[in-house]
Amino acid sequence: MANRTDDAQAELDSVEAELEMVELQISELLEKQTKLNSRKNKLLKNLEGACSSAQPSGSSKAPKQAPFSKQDLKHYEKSDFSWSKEVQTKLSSVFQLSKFRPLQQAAINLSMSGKDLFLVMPTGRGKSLCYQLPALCSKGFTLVIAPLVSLMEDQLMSLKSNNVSAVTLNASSTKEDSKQVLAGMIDTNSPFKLLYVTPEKVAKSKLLMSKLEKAYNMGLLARIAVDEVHCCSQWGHDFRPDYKLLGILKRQFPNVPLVGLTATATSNVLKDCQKILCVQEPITLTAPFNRPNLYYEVCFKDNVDCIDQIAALIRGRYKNQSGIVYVFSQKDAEVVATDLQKKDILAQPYHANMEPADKSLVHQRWSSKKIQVVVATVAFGMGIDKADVRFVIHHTISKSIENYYQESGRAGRDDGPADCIVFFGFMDIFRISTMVVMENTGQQKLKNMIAYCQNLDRCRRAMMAIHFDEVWNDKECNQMCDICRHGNDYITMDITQHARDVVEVVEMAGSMDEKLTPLKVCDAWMGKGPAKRRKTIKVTSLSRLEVESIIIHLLLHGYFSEDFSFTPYTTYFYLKLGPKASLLKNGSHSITMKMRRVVSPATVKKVSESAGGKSSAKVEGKRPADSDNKKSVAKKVKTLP
Ligand SMILES: Nc1ncnc2c1ncn2[C@H]1C[C@H](O)[C@@H](COP(=O)(O)OP(=O)(O)OP(=O)(O)O)O1
Ligand SMILES: [Mg+2]
Ligand SMILES: [Zn+2]
Repeated sequence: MANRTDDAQAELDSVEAELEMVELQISELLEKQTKLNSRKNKLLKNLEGACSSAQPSGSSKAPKQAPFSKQDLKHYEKSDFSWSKEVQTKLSSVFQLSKFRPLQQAAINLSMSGKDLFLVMPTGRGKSLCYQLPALCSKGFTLVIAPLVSLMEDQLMSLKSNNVSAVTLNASSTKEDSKQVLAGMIDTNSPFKLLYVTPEKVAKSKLLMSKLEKAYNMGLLARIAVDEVHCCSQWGHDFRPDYKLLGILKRQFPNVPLVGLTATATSNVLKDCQKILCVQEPITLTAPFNRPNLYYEVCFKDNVDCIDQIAALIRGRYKNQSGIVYVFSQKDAEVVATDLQKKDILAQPYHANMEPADKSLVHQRWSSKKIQVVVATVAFGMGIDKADVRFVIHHTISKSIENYYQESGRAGRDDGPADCIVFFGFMDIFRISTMVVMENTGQQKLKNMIAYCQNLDRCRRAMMAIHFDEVWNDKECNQMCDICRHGNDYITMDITQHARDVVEVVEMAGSMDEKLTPLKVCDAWMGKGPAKRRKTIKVTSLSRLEVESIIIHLLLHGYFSEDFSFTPYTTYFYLKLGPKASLLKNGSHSITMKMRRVVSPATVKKVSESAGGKSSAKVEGKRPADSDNKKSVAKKVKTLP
């Protein structure tokens, strides 16, 4: 009797375990179905509106607003408005430009007609002109809200070089400067045409609001431009709480046309911005996201010789060319800049914790080519506009694809070829993960960025297109990403048993009440942990790189998940079993992943020295090319087991 009960109990346990697994699989499939359905709907809607390269509002991307047809767009692309002659003259005489880029003319005409407008245009395509030119053709001044002081300075510098009178009010303005600016706002002779302020200034300075009120009543507040408008929404990246308070502008000055500008906003983010800014029925103009002259590449980061690789690129492929190296932290900015200086590279750091005067100096020295490289944190990001930036190297991955698109978008703004290279390092993932731990969708956004880097078979542009809800034909990449250029240099590997083994490592630690950081998991699995663990662990013979790739894959796909632990000084990242880990107990469950073929860094081919050119970025095995490397030998590819 007892035996029969035991048998029944055992069978019940096994059935329950199996049921649990089935439920997990169902929820996994349902999740996949929801994602696919949403993607399908987006693609269908995009296909409807994809007839023209520009997508006027009224397409699926626009927030609710007055219908704006292609006919309307055509109308606003004309040059027979009462202001057209002046606009055309100033385009060439002030900005020294011969013709408009796509959507600029329509945006300017819409803004001059007094319409509220959201302009979504790729990085570096000339959004600024769409409010700067109307500012010069209107009475009074245009108020520009910009999120970063560096961005304002960049714009002021370039406006000054064109003899356009523009001023700023920000935390580092002197009392005397502020007084002059505030007086100028209500001067009918309008001593300046553009006034740049931070959102904090609008939110906090009663003096500024009262002067704006006066200027409005005098008919001198011509237009409001909200640059990097996605900062309004906490669903966008780089959310800035003070942007949320900017609704006051449209409430107080309802008759002043507002233009919101961004390179990276999904339809939902735009809807949110519309609500926050209290704009009733904006027209949205959206240009395709693609920057055809940028070459995208991802390299494995080897912490030991990453600096050597970056230095070799800068001294070789990018000799005498301007660029940016993005780093994770202020400390990294200092350290990497010093390391590059030691290798005879004219590099200087830029980060938020520097004195404003020092920041300006670095910016100016870089703009005037006195230094070659700025080693920067994200403080040197949005909007920075130097025409001939030939490379943007990420020493550490960005925290999201939006951020990466923005930061890499500093390159090639003159339409010339430029390279955007990310060094993808295992440990960096967890540094960023703990940094974004408080952000709403921080982990998911980071995972999208990791997936972009881990990807081995899809055009990098396609991955961005999917992210920005655009329909994309991979052929349009024109071999301007490492995947399209070098083909499929990977093998597909069944990693089910490896996954079981490494999951067991984490499970075993858990049973000993021990938490493991990803680094410790790698070490333990490779037999480098404490002796008591080594005895029980099935030590792997995979290489470090393979071990790391598998752990990342398992984290991205829910077999592992993050387990944060907070101390007053720091946040720790531990690995714990994810919702899918139990699937591995099922004998029929299998996992495959694409794995790079490994090439030793010493075997990279010699590369030519021009950025972006077809021959320039030949990097075998996705390793960064070292054009200083005199020992270049024939490629030796080792295929993984
Ligand atoms: N019609 C044009 N013809 C040639 N160059 C142009 C034209 N309009 C703008 N530019 C140049 C000027 C700038 O150096 C460069 C980038 O313009 P900018 O307004 O700073 O880009 P953006 O604001 O769209 O990019 P971001 O999103 O990175 O801020 O393009
Ligand atoms: Mg800009
Ligand atoms: Zn591609």
